[in-house]
Amino acid sequence: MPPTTCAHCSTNRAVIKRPKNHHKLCRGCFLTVFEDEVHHTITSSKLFYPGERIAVGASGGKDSTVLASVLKTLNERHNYGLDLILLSVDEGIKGYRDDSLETVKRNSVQYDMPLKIVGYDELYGWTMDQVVETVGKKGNCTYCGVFRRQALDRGAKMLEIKHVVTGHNADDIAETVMMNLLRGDLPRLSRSTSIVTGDSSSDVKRSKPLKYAYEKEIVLYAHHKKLDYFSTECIYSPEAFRGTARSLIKNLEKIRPSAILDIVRSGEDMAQLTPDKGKGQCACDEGDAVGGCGSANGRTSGNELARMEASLKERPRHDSLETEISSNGPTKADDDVVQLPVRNRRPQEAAGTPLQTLGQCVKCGYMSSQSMCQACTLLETLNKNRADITI
Ligand SMILES: Nc1ncnc2c1ncn2[C@@H]1O[C@H](COP(=O)(O)OP(=O)(O)OP(=O)(O)O)[C@@H](O)[C@H]1O
Repeated sequence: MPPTTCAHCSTNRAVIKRPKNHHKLCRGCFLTVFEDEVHHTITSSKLFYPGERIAVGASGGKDSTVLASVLKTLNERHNYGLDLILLSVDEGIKGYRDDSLETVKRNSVQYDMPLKIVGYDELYGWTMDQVVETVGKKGNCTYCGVFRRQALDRGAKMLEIKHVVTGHNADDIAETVMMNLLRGDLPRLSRSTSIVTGDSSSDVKRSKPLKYAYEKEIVLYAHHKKLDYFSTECIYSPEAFRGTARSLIKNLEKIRPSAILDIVRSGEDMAQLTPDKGKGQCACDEGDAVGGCGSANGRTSGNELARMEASLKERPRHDSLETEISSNGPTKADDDVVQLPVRNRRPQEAAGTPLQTLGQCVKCGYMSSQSMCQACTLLETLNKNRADITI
């Protein structure tokens, strides 16, 4: 059979079948199309302004590595005028984060971007290794997720930066939508679909430029661009519920490849049905599950992605028509939106009052809807446990 030519340039040999829509593309066209789509997300959401200083939440993993690389490319290509800085949080997990931070340090040199690292140790007096030693593996993701959100915020403030971008991708968002749908938590579901999070009481906003990028395409991009990234999963326990949502979506994706984008779009449409239209006053909630890192080892459910990465490494570059997935394009709900019954409405919400009023944590001064922020509440429990153990 003659080699397939690229559907885009009709010249080069196609080496990639896009997971999103089955288009067969050559390496160069795939990289350009991927970058163009991120550029479209950025410009259509008016994510940045010229001269803006941006902290890229950099974990050394594929998503944030691709994010940093694509932002660098687009910044130069389209003259965004951004000042890009890598911001890493060292959770204090030996054999995992220390290794991935080495990758970020290399990325900092490769992309010529300054790097700032903030540690749980210095911020909270606890490393995640110590947290797990104290509370065990079960539920440790809650501590980590709460601490990380705040750590990124604090790191940005140290750098006097008001905008942090993270590598959350379409799969992450679809999982979060699904989890909140299964929980019946419409307000959180709607917040999870926003490309920008944060609120008026914090001067650090968050955004997700890879919101519409499929995880598999991110892996393909990293592979074909030969990016240096760290691919080991966190050594601590996965968020079981996210893993379940992930498996569900992966199974749906097999029979309906557009499922990931469909779920994201449906989440966006549902957000319009909530009183705050997805712009709730809750910066403590990235739309991820309460706590948790947003990725979990759901990734290993079925080990699909790990297999894909392994096979990409093994196979020669020209032989990577890997993923049998097609897309019918996202479906759009009717414009005539009907008010859906919202389950489990909270009393304040039913009374039409705002869900949360943000103030400052009495202990650390970080924004909080309670008198004490989530991180300090968790730290109180940890410190009490430490005292009990010492006694
Ligand atoms: N330790 C960290 N330091 C800085 N940013 C982080 C850190 N951990 C996560 N992030 C940010 O949050 C995003 C989502 O994190 P998550 O834990 O879901 O990892 P992930 O989906 O495996 O992403 P990645 O492949 O970038 O590690 C990351 O892409 C990154 O931007």
